[in-house]
Amino acid sequence: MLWNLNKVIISQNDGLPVDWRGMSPSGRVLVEIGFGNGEFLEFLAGSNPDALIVGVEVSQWCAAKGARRILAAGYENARVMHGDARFLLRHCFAPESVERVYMNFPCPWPKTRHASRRVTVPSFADLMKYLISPGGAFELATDVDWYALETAEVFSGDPAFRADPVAVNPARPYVTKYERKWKAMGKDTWHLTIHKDVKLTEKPAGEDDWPMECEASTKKSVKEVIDSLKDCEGEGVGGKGHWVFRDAFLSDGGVGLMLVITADEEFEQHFYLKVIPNPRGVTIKVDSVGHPYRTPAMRAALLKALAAAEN
Ligand SMILES: C[S@@+](CC[C@H](N)C(=O)[O-])C[C@H]1O[C@@H](n2cnc3c(N)ncnc32)[C@H](O)[C@@H]1O
Repeated sequence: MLWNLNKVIISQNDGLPVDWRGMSPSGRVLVEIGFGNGEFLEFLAGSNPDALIVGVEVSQWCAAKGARRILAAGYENARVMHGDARFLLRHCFAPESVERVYMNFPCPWPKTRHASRRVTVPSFADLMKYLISPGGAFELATDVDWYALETAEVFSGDPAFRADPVAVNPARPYVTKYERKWKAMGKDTWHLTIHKDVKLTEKPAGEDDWPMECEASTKKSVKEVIDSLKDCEGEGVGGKGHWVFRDAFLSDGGVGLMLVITADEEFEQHFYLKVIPNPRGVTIKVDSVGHPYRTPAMRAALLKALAAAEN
């Protein structure tokens, strides 16, 4: 969900990804991941009046707080998105459209079972490669030395990136709430800038082109299709994520509705698949009311429904 402060601009896949450069006075776009109380976002908006600043925050409370802060400051060049940056940055941004991505004091997720949430995982470097324009950069500030070093190492494994040496306690144009608390305890902070100098040569493999509906030639009735799917579950495309079919309903008009729950890493979605009769069989469609993103688990659920109708 995206707010232009208190107004919803985007709430579904239609028109995605957005090219934010068209909304920026100069075409420059800056992104902050996990803006917390929004003060750095406000600083970016004030110090870059020619750029569009987009903040992505997974906590609804923080997203609302950040939006209120920007609104109170009167900045027109900032937008706030509520959701998981790992998905929103991939689905809601055009490739190579962001000049700089800032991440201040992310949780380092020290437990092994949470390792996939770290920015040190290769999929995060891939995401930055997709998002950042040639000549752009990713900036990380952290209170954990190994986190900065590990991030530098992972990005350095990809020739698209060049990492500056990790800096300890450098002078910064703005110090965030988290950083102030940390410094007040007399502790150090680590800062890393990763540059992306090259342009992507291939269109990034992604989910944008996946259709949200398909047609099956079948002699099965809608009821037979939905009955055969109830409680089925499986892996997402490429073994990524998981999906499960739950309740099924048949409307008076003969349209089947299946509740689908998907989990891509820890990103959960609930939405309906519609099974609609047509003269050749059935059309299976992702119902837009749930506004699901195209993810590997969503795609696999749709393909499973198609296969069930055809077999
Ligand atoms: C420790 S706080 C730091 C807040 C702020 N950047 C600062 O320096 O004061 C980390 C923030 O990242 C947000 N966050 C964590 N995971 C996220 C994700 N996957 N996408 C977007 N925001 C996330 C949290 O909700 C939280 O507000």
